Amino acid sequence: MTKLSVNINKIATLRNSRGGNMPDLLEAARNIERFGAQGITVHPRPDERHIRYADVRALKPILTTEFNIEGYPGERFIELVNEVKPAQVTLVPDGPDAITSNAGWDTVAHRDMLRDIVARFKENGIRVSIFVEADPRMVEAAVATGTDRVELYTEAYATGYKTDPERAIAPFAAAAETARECGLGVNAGHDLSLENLEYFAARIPGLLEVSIGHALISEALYLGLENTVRLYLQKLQNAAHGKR
Ligand SMILES: CC(=O)[C@@H](O)[C@H](O)COP(=O)(O)O
Ligand SMILES: NCC(=O)COP(=O)(O)O
Repeated sequence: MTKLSVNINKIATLRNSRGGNMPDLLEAARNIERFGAQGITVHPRPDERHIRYADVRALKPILTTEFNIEGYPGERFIELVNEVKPAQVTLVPDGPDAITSNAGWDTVAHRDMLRDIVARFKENGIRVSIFVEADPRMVEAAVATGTDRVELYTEAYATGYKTDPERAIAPFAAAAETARECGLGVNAGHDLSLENLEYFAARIPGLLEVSIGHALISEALYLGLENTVRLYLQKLQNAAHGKR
């Protein structure tokens, strides 16, 4: 079944807005695992405006599920990931001033650079995923980088789902099929929510992991964190059992 990795960036954003340690990021991560999530995702950015490099180091020894670190692979990020050795690193082509991730990699243009970087992570036993748009050409070209998985960038799906779900899912189903044919695992994330997750997961066979942060943490304000994590897990279970 598809694993739920909860992105805790937004918890760090709230903490940082006042200084101090409220809410406590480590306690939240432990609770999210206790509520049943199968992974924790963080996306440290160069300005450390939400997740700090120190948070990444502090999280590693306390986590019991899969730790996924996402980010642009600058030298400082590569060194951090290779020191912490998470289960997975997800490479994202964000510029340093990006408000949030807004594009997938051009795996054709950046093939050689990505291949070198992927090798540096794999030497350390870290699984690698590359963030790409739902474009079979970008998925196919990712194979030459040596990556294990691709993460499909789902913002376009989330936007399109509101008006025409069938049309919105089509390119993602095609990209996932290409990945399967190429022997790449498939993750997905960005703007997935309680509203759109089940439809997505039910139609992307072999979907290994979704990483979800913004909507999940926002919904937790209304529904509570435990209840919200469990509701997401239920959506994934429904999708696996073909309930739509
Ligand atoms: C790659 C991706 O889609 C997420 O990591 C997203 O960028 C979360 O980052 P923010 O929490 O900074 O929006
Ligand atoms: N990889 C996507 C992620 O970690 C969370 O994205 P979002 O749910 O905050 O949009």
